[in-house]
Amino acid sequence: MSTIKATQRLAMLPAVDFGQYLFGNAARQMQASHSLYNALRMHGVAKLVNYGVDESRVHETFDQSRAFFNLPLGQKMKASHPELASPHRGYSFVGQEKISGISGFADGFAPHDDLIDVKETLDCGNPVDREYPNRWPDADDLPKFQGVMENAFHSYHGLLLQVLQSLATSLDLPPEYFSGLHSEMHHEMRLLHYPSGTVGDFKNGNTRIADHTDFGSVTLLAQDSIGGLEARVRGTANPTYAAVESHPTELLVILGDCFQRWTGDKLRAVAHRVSMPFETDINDNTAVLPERFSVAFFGKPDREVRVGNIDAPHFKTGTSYPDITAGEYNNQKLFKTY
Ligand SMILES: O=C(O)CCC(=O)C(=O)O
Ligand SMILES: [Fe+2]
Repeated sequence: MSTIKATQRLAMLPAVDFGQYLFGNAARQMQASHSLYNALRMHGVAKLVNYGVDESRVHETFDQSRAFFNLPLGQKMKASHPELASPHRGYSFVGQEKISGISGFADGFAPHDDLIDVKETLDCGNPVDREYPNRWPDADDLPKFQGVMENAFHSYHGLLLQVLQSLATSLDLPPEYFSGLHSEMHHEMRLLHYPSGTVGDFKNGNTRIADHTDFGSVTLLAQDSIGGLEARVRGTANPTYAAVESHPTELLVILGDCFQRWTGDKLRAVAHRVSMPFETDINDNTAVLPERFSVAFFGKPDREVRVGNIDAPHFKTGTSYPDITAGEYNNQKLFKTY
């Protein structure tokens, strides 16, 4: 199988100044909402700047992530992922999760579940979830880690609610319509590390993360400056990918399956994957891919929330989605990956 990489950069992805929504007057809020909605409707992904989370907090999260993944495997395994995948908690080693199991899930394509994602991850959930407690590295190894991640979780939750309110307004729904469905904080925050490798390592068809759509409502994603994130371009017959570039202090908003289901395809989930940085020379098998880090906050509706089409005429003109619960939908997909 040949090496895969994006053939273009995602054009027209302007940065949305979300400070205008968070702190501006009604007119500015409307303008920011409009820009966010348009980008998401067009691409399924948008880019935010000034989104109200301190840059120092973002850097701290990346620093702690780097420190964690730099630990010897034995120390990382002290936080090892439990056998059950739902919900995700703790450390998963390279090859443990296979997103290839759900590639093409919605299109009915046969999954390539012989392929692995060349990544390792650490997942955490709501810091006060007693049913599924988080798994942290030893405080002797990384004393600040838990505090930094819990803070980040709360910051991203607060921002998620604002993004959801902005989208509800754009869809002519009451502002709290979506945020009210996320009160139990069933989100998952994931630190990702893609180890360094060469172009040759990917010639068997493995990727850093295989093509997929996210299962939840909205994912907030920060990536370092290495590159490699790619989104499926809309409206092309053969799957075509475009590089999605951002700085660590910019935040990507990625639409997940629940929005597509709720809105009957008005706002569609975007298929994406992580391959090689755009500039990589794929003909040179010895070319080195630097290691890459990212932080994903997967916004998830409360487990009992229904994720069929919203009961209003303008959400029923597209595909009709069965009215199952968010928890059931999540598990259907998740169990194919672990
Ligand atoms: O690492 C990234 O930039 C994307 C990760 C991703 O798509 C995911 O974990 O669902
Ligand atoms: Fe994703």
